Amino acid sequence: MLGDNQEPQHYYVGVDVGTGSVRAALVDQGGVLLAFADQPIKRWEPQFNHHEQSSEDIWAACCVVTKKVVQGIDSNQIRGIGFDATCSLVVLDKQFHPLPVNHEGDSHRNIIMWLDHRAVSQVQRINETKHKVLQYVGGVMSVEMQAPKLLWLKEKLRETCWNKAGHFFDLPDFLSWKATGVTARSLCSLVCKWTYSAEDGWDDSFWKMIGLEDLVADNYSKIGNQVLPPGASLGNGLTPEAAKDLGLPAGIAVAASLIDAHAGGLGVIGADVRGHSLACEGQPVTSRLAVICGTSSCHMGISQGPIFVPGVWGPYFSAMIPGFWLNEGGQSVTGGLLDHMVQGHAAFPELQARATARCQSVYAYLNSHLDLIKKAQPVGFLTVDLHVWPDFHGNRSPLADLTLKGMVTGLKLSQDLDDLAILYLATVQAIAFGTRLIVEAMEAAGHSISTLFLCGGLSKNPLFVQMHADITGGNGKNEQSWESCVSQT
Ligand SMILES: Nc1ncnc2c1ncn2[C@@H]1O[C@H](COP(=O)(O)OP(=O)(O)O)[C@@H](O)[C@H]1O
Ligand SMILES: O=C(CO)[C@H](O)[C@H](O)COP(=O)(O)O
Repeated sequence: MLGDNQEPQHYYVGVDVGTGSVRAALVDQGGVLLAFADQPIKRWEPQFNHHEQSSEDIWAACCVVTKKVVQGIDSNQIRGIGFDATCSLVVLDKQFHPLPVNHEGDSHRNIIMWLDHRAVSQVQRINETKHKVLQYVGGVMSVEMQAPKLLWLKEKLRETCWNKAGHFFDLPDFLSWKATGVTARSLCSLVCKWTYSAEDGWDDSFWKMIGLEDLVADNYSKIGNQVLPPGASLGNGLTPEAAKDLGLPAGIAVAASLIDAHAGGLGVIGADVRGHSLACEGQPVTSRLAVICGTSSCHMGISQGPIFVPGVWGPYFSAMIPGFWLNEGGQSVTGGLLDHMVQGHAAFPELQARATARCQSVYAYLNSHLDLIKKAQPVGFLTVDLHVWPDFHGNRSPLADLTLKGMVTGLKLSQDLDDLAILYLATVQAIAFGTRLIVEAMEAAGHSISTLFLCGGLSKNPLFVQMHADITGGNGKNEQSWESCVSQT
């Protein structure tokens, strides 16, 4: 097939593994989106704060969505595929078979998900070491990173998992291995979740100090001793076996992966905003903050030199944009919290029935309901008496305190649809205030941010975007210079 400029079309497949689903997109060489497909993935919570997935289930979902987006396309014109995924921990044995990460011994469940908080005691001990690598994760390691999870496996599942394990992968690196047979890791995952330094490599003293000296003795072969920049071409490309699974030609290029938030950040932070009369036009890219908002929100800001922001992950060199340092703020549950609040409310069945009758999402229905009940007031004023503290799953940034819990004040005895809508609004506002706290911490440390670029599932919600603009715009700054741009990924 020839395009308008008569050059042969080339196609590329991007696969995005989020918390709740896998998505694939087919794009041409100009970056135009031609096809999209998604597929839900399984999730287990065998006990409170233990969250597990299956690498086989996720790979199968990657295959389903990839086959869908390339349907009807001449496979000779497909040039490459790349993966991004949540930063969950995948465990395989020495023959690359799944190993159980649970007391039940269910090897199907071989992934400890990013939001799993089982390793609380382990992360406390890691933080007590005050090792210098902790300076590069905001001063405090999160229970959501990989070192505490590895220590938990060694301490709690030594016989059934730790001793048998041959490979611990971040999920994005598992997917690129599955596609190519190459065990090289992406600099993105190792720097952001595993304490690897882009400049100095692994720090043996850290792993020895926390009791995981066996990883060092093994020359890091289980967690990665070949590291490539995101986007680098892996080995000989797609293996025949993976090609068959995915419905693609063998040998096409496969890129070293990215964590999902970093792929989103890379996708939006350099957006060409010319012609939209936005104040950020002509401003440096370092004045932009990419906010990737799905189950969680991740706040990605870049700088020319390292900036140490207490309670905000990083600074990470070249982990998202080559040559730039990255700081990553975050809120562990945002979309997940909205779903929890709305679905757990007594008026949810009524909401669902009304939304279905109008062929709307529950969020679109709630937004229109808020417009109805606000009367002459701006919608934000509906919550003068009701307030939410959103740290139901701890605070990732800037307080970096996993022990924090959520809170609602101003509840009444009524539980009708108006109450649900107002609770939903208060939750959206609380999340937006959380973003504001992160921006303030980043600015206090030296960032200068004037524009938020939102993407991910929550950016489909105009109320969520508007509240972020209103609440971060009141940050003592010239309101004219604050704006939120939305890009759907
Ligand atoms: N149409 C929509 N309107 C408003 N919010 C939505 C919509 N679709 C999804 N969401 C929100 O987005 C979240 C999921 O975002 P997504 O980017 O798909 O997550 P993940 O990458 O973590 O799987 C959900 O928790 C939900 O709150
Ligand atoms: O820790 C993260 C990135 O560093 C993400 O929060 C995690 O990967 C989950 O992402 P999502 O909310 O898009 O599913």
